[in-house]
Amino acid sequence: MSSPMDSFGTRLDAALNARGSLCVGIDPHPGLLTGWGLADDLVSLERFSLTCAEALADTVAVVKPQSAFFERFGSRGIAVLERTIAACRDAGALVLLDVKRGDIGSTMTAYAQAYLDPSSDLAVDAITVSPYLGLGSLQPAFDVAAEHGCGVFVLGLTSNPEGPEVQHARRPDGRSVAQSVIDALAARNAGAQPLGDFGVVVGATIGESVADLGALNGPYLVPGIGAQGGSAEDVRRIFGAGLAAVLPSSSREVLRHGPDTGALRQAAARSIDEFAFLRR
Ligand SMILES: O=C(O)c1cc(=O)[nH]c(=O)n1[C@@H]1O[C@H](COP(=O)(O)O)[C@@H](O)[C@H]1O
Repeated sequence: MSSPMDSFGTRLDAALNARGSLCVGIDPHPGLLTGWGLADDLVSLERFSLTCAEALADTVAVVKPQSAFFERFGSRGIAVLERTIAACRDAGALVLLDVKRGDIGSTMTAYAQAYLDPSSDLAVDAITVSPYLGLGSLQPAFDVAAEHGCGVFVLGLTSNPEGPEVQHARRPDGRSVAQSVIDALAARNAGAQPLGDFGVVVGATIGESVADLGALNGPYLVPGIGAQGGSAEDVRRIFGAGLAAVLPSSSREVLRHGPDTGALRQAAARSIDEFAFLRR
């Protein structure tokens, strides 16, 4: 068992061992609200999100609320996000907040405090960040995360078709931008046992990887499963069976089974089974 004082890498490794390799995104999409027979309003946002927390947070290793769908409703939406985070953490899931932040260092410090300092109402276990102001600009997030036993996932090879124009670009030293992100985080994770705190996002839809994924010693978050066309076979092909720190992430593919909590649980359980090969 891990303890709250452990590093994020240690806590994630323990959660993957105990619960299997799956992250479920809580994305209260207008289309999903409609599919659940709900209106596109604040009350429905809360019902949807707390139903997800109730159905999933005591069984899946990681839940990933998508901040944008809460921010859409302003401050009251953020309050729902805070309650959703609390419900998920109380039920034992690690919470990875998908906020994709990235800014100059001094501003990044404030973002890191908002999401990674335990005194914040929005405190979570990890966040997603964007490296396109330069990876070094994210240093405050790495520092605040390490101080509080949290993790940071940096965009590497994203699942959307527009990503390659930036992420495949070659630097003067010949490496792709994505490879330089992976290498910089591998250096920060070096020597960490069982796993470093700093992860990279690699979509299941990228086709052939243009980067060497082997040396990260940290977690890979792999969105794009299901609704965006990625599959367990893609994950196997991109990472090989040996990479134990791969965290497949699925939102609509699981959430479309709601609002029935039993059906949501079953959908998550099927995905966990499908990805069982990752931890063998
Ligand atoms: O960081 C992410 O989670 C992310 C990165 C990426 O490359 N692609 C991607 O789809 N995501 C997020 O993962 C979720 C995917 O949702 P589904 O396509 O419904 O599974 C959304 O919240 C996206 O914002």
